[in-house]
Amino acid sequence: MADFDLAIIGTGSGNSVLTPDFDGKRVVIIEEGTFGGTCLNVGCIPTKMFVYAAEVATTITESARYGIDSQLTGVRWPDIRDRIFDRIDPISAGGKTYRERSDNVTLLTGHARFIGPKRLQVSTGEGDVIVTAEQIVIATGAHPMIPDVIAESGVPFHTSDTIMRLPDLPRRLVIVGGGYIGAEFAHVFSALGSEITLISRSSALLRHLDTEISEAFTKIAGQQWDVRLSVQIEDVTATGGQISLRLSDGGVVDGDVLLVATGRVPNTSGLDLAAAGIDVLDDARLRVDDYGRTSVPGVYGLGDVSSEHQLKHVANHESRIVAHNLAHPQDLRPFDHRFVPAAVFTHPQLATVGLTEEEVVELGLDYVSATQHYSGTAYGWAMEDTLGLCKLIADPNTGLLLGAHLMGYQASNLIQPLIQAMSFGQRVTDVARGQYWIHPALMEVVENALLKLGLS
Ligand SMILES: Cc1cc2nc3c(=O)[nH]c(=O)nc-3n(C[C@H](O)[C@H](O)[C@H](O)COP(=O)(O)OP(=O)(O)OC[C@H]3O[C@@H](n4cnc5c(N)ncnc54)[C@H](O)[C@@H]3O)c2cc1C
Ligand SMILES: NC(=O)c1ccc[n+]([C@@H]2O[C@H](COP(=O)([O-])OP(=O)(O)OC[C@H]3O[C@@H](n4cnc5c(N)ncnc54)[C@H](O)[C@@H]3O)[C@@H](O)[C@H]2O)c1
Repeated sequence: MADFDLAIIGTGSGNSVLTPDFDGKRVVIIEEGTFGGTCLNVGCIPTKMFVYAAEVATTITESARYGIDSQLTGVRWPDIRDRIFDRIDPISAGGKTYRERSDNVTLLTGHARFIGPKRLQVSTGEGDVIVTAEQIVIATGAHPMIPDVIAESGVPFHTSDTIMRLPDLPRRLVIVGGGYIGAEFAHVFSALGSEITLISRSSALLRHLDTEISEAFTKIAGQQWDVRLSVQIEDVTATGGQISLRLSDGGVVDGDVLLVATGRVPNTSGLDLAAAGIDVLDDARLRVDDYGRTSVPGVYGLGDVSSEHQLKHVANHESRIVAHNLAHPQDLRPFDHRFVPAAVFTHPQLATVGLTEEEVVELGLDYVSATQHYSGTAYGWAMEDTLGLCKLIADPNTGLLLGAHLMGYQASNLIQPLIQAMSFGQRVTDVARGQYWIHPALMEVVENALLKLGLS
């Protein structure tokens, strides 16, 4: 008999697998890092707490346009940082204590790797522990990818894992990477007073977004930060506390602190998955089917280690599905990845769901599209908004939305009724005219964009 009914590797979304279905089961959870994983400790939650502080600072610096003169007279970085981590660190510690005290759960601290299909070796501080389990969940997440030119330079650098705990606000921050993390930290640090240089090898920032949005955002970013596009890093050096990056276009960028945000690699390589016969995809993701099953029966995967979406709401969804499937192997449920939304909490905010216009064209679909600017609504006038927009793409034959793409204040909230419409198959006209829209709320941007599609 195996030592445990269930072994879970990783305490991020893996920790949420333990629904009441497992109350009577013998469970082991293995964690090599901080209890609670990325989102809680070094990801979504602390970053968005910093973003909120950045929004407050931006409100102050931009107040003059409303006839209110104000000045940002000081930013107490240590207080901002400590407000955040004094709140988060105890949540991680509390979650760990709760698991340690559970009657049916054993928590092992250390690195897990497979030594057989249902057999793990865990390297703990007190030596190796062998664990066998009937079912195993791999929820090991992902880690920052560091380009060789930086890794091999010997120059000190930060990733999102460490940058939020800096002792002081840097005067000049150089960010490598024009994706989610680069765009969010550029906003945070610049709003708080750092000079930002953002380096991207692409010709636009946040390239995965609809081109209209990506191009508009790239233009705005260039007005806020020193943005270097379409460049490779040739060389990185550090002298006397100053970091210099030589770029492929001949430019040189200097800064006090370097942040690397060039994507995250699934944590599969340290698991010795071959020893268990578990398949890995070419992009290093764990291969799972629609039910979260790996190539070995009884072994499941979820979240960043296996998902094509490195997003917490996706990891949470997958964790709920895997929890069900572990407990009900005769009644398997599939993941639902039809309409996965995402938001980038930069300035201005970005939010997206469904197909981009480029994807619709590539698929050869019939479509109509409409763009409503915030400035064309009453609330937009109140805000003196010049940047915000909501772009919708719909199928004129079915009347259904194909994609929604927003940029501007509260885009991450405004998009929700559109996600709902897509998820429940609601037609554009029904959503636009089958309900009241509160006047003059900012949500009228969405109502007007739906109407502008001109569908009946
Ligand atoms: C800076 C940042 C901001 C983000 N912001 C957002 C956001 O606003 N919204 C959003 O939706 N998503 C956001 N994300 C993404 C989100 O954090 C991840 O998608 C999510 O946390 C993944 O959860 P997970 O459970 O798959 O992995 P994780 O939470 O990373 O958990 C994996 C755990 O496994 C442990 N582990 C790994 N290998 C082993 C091993 N061999 N043995 C033992 N333990 C192991 C790790 O220590 C870790 O604790 C952000 C990510 C980052 C980095
Ligand atoms: N708000 C959110 O939901 C949120 C926030 C942060 C992170 N995340 C998740 O975390 C993931 C990782 O974020 P990220 O910003 O690190 O990755 P990303 O994939 O969003 O962006 C990576 C960027 O680095 C660039 N890049 C890659 N390799 C490079 C190299 N060798 N040299 C120079 N540039 C290079 C890419 O062109 C891209 O601009 C995201 O994809 C997202 O899924 C989500």
